[in-house]
Amino acid sequence: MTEYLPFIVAGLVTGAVYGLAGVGLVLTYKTSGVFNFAHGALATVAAYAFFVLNVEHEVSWPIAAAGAILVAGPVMGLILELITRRIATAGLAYQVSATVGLLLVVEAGTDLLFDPTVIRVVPAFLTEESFTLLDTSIAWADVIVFAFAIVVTAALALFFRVSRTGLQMRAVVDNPELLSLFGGSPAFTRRLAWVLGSVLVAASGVLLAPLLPLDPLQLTLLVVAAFGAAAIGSFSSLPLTLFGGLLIGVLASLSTKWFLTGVLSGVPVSLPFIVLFAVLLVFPKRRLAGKAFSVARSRPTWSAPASAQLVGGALVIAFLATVPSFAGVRLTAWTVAVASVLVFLSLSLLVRTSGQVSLAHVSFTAMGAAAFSHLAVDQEMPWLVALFLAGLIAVPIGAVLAIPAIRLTGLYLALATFGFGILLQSMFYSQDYMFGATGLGLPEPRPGWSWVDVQSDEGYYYLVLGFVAIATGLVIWLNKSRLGRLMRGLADSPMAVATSGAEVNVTRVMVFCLSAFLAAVGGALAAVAQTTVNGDSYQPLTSLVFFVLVMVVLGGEPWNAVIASALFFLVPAYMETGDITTWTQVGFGVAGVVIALLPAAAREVPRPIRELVDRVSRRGRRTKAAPVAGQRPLVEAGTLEVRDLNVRFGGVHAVDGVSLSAPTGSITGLIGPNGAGKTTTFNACSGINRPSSGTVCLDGHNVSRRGPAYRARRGIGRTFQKMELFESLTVRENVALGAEAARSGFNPLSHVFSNPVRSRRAAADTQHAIELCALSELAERPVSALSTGQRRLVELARCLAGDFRILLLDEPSSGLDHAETEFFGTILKNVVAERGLGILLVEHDMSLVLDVCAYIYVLDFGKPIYDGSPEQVTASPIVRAAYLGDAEVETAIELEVTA
Ligand SMILES: Nc1ncnc2c1ncn2[C@@H]1O[C@H](COP(=O)(O)OP(=O)(O)OP(=O)(O)O)[C@@H](O)[C@H]1O
Repeated sequence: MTEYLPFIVAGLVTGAVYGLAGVGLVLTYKTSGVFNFAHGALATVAAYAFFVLNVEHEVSWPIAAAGAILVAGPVMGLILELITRRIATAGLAYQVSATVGLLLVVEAGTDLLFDPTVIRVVPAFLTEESFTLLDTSIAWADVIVFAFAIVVTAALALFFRVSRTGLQMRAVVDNPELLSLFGGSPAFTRRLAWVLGSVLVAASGVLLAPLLPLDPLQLTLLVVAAFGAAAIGSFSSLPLTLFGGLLIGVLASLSTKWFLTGVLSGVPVSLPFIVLFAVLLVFPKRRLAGKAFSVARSRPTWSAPASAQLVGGALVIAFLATVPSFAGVRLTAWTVAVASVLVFLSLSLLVRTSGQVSLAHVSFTAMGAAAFSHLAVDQEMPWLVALFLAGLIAVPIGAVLAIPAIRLTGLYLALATFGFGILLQSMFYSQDYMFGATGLGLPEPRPGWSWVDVQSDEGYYYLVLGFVAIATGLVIWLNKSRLGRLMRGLADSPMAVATSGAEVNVTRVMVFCLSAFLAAVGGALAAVAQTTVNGDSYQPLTSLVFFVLVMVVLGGEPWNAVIASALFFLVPAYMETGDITTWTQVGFGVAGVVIALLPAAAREVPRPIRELVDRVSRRGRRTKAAPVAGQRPLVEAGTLEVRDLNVRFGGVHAVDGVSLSAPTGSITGLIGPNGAGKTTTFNACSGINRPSSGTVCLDGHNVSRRGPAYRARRGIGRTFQKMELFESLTVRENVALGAEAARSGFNPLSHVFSNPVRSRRAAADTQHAIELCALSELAERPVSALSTGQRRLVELARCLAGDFRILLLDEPSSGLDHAETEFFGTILKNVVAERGLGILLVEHDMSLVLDVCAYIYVLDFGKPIYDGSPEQVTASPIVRAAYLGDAEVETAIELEVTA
C-alpha cells in the first residue's frame, strides 16, 4: 500500500483540480444549455494572469490569486454569458463554433502575448510544510487544495439544493419564461452561474500553474480532463463530477507507475478521454440523453444554380491547372491545399450536410498518411491500392466514433471526437504502426508509373488535381442523391426521417465512415506532396481550426471546402511573417465566434452576390418539367390495433389502458381535452416511446418492440403536432423523402443507388401527393418560406407519398383557417375513398372530426372514457363533461351506467 500512497496523494490533488474545473463546467452547462469547449482556455487566462502579477510584478500570491480568480474569473464569466445567451438557439454546430473559436483565440493569443520560446515557471505558493503518513511525506499544500475542492463543491451542491437562487438556477434551463413569470430573473441567474463557473475554472488554472511550466496548449487541454469528470457526473451532478475528477486524477497518477513504457505509456495523459469515451459508450442512455439540450437548426437555403456551379467549377479547375506556371517553391503548399479540399469536403459533408459535429478530422488525415506510408513502403503495395486501403483503415474507426451520436445526441459526438484527437496523439502517434517513437518521419512515396511523370512536383500536382476533381464530382453527386436528401433530412429532423421509414443510424454511420475515408485519402495525398511526415504535422488542435473554417466559410459544397483549404494552407505560404499561423488561428477563432453571433439570415451568401449569380445564370427561365403523377393502387386492407396500452413518464400515467382499432378504408378519430394522452398514444403506435405495457399490432403482427423505421416500412405513417419538416429542403424534396426513405432501409447501397423503375415510381408518387395537396406551384420552394397552412399540407403530402397504409395525423388542422381546414378534410376523404388508406386522426377541431370520422375514441387523463359513432359521441354526456371538468365526468358516467 505504501508504495502506492504517493501516487494516490498526487492523483487526489490533480484530481481535485480537475474536479473543480468539472464542477464549473457542469454549472454553466446546466444553467445555459451551452457546452463550453473553451472552459480550459479560461484556466489558461487565469494561470497567466497569476504569473504576470505574482512572478513578473512580484505582487504577493494572495492578491495575485484574488486578481486571477476573483477579477479575471467573473469578467470572463460575464463575457461568456453574453456570448452564450445569444447563441442559445443558434444550433449545436454554431454553439460549438463559438466556444471552440474562443479556445483558439485564447490559445493563439497567449502565444502572441507571451513568447512561447521562453520557459515560465510559477513557484509553489501555498505552504511548503509537510507531514508524514504511512512513511509518505504529504505536503500541507496538497491537503489544502484537496480540502478546498471538497468544501467548495459541497457548498455549491447545498446551495443548489436549498437556496432560492440555487433552485432558480436549476429552473432557468427548464423554462426561463416560467421562471420570470414567478418573479425570478433568468438573466441574473444565468449570469451568476457563469461567474461562479468561471471563478471555479480560474481557481483550477491558478492551482495547476505551479505543477508544470506554463504552456497555453497544455493548460487548455489539461483542463479538458474536466470533460471526463463532468461525464461521470452525467453533466449534471456536482458531487459526482468532483468524484469523477478525483477518480481520473488517481487512475492517471497510478498509471504513471504501472505503464512507464510501451504501448500503454500514453495512458496517463489519455485517461480523461478514455473515461469520457467509456461513459459515452456505456452509461445508460436516459442518464445522458435527457441532459442534452435540443436546439433549433438553422442552415442556409440558397445554392447557386447548377449551370453557375458548372461554369464556376470549370473556371476554378482551369485556374488551378495554371498554378505550376507561377507557384515556384510554393507548389508543395498548393498541392497540399488541393489535396486538403478533400478533407474539408469530408468535414463539410458531416457538419454542414448531415448536422454532425466532428472535432477530430486531423486524426483521420494522420491515419491516412501513416497507413499509406506503411502499406506503400513496408508492404510494397501498388500505389493506388495503398491509397485506397489507407482510406479504408479510417472507416471502422469512424464507425466506432459515431456510436455516441447514435446512442445519445450530437453534442456527445463533438465531445467524443474532441477527446479522440488528443487520445490518438498521446497514445498512438508514437507507435510503430503510426509515426514511430523516433520522430524521424515516414517516407511518403509517389507512384512509380513509367507512362506518366508523377514523380516531379509538377506531375504530382496534376495527379492530385485530377484526383480531387473526380472525388469532388462524386461528392456533389452523392449530395444530390437519395443519401444527400437523407443526410440533410437527418440534420433537420431525425424523427421525421425515422418515421418515414429510413434507418437513421445506418445513415449516420455511413456519413461518418464516408467522411473518415475521404479525410484519410486527402491526408495521404497531402502527405505524399511533402515526401516525409511525422506526428508533429497532425496536431489535434488543428481539427478545431478545420471545424471552425467549415462553419465560417460561406457557400455550399464544394466552394466552402475550396475556400477553407486555400485560407488554411495558402495564406501562411504567401505571408512570410514568423507567427502567421498563430495570427491566422486568432483570426479563424474570432470568425468562429462572430459567425455564431450573427443572425441566421446573415450567414447566407450576401444577397447582391446571390442575385447576381441567379441573374447571370438566368435562374427560373427554364423550369424542369414536373414528372407525371402516377396512379396509386388501393392499399392492402389491414388494421392498426392497440390493446390495453399504458405509458408512464415517472409518476405521470400518461396513457392508462387505452385500446383502439383503426382499420384501412376509414377515418378513426382520437379526441380528448389537452393532456388526455393522444400524442403519447400516437408516439407509442409509431415507436417513438416505449409503452410500459400493452401491445401495438398491425394486421395482427405485434410491432410493440420495433423501432419507428420498421413500423413505417410495415405501413404506419405519421405527421406531428409540432411540425417536423426538413427545413432546408424544398417542398418536392420533403415529399420525395416520404416516398423514398423507406426504400433506403438497412442496406447502405440502397441509400445511394436505386433502380430506375423504383426511382421513377418514387418521383411519380411524389408528384401525385404534391398535386393532391395542391402544392404544385410551391414545389420548388424551400419549406421554410411557406405559411403554416402550406407547411401542414407539405407534411401531409410527405405522408401520402410514402407506401403507408395507416396514417396517424396529429392535430393536422392546428394553425389553419376555416377554408384550409375544409380543404384538408376533403383531401382526407378523397385519399380514403381512392386508395383505401386508414387514418387515425387526433384533432381539436370538432367540426372536422365529426365531418370525416367514421368512429371516434375519447380519452381523458390518459383513460379511454367513450367510443362510438360521431352521432353517439356528440350526444354523450360523458364526452361533453370531459371537456368541461373532472367532477362532471364521474357524474355523467354514473348517469350513463344507470341509464
Ligand atoms: N416526455 C414526457 N415526459 C413527461 N410527461 C409527459 C411527456 N410527454 C407527455 N407527458 C405528459 O403526458 C400527458 C399526456 O400528454 P399528451 O401530449 O399525450 O396529451 P395530448 O392529449 O396529446 O395533449 P394536447 O392535446 O395538449 O396535445 C400530459 O400530462 C403530459 O404532460
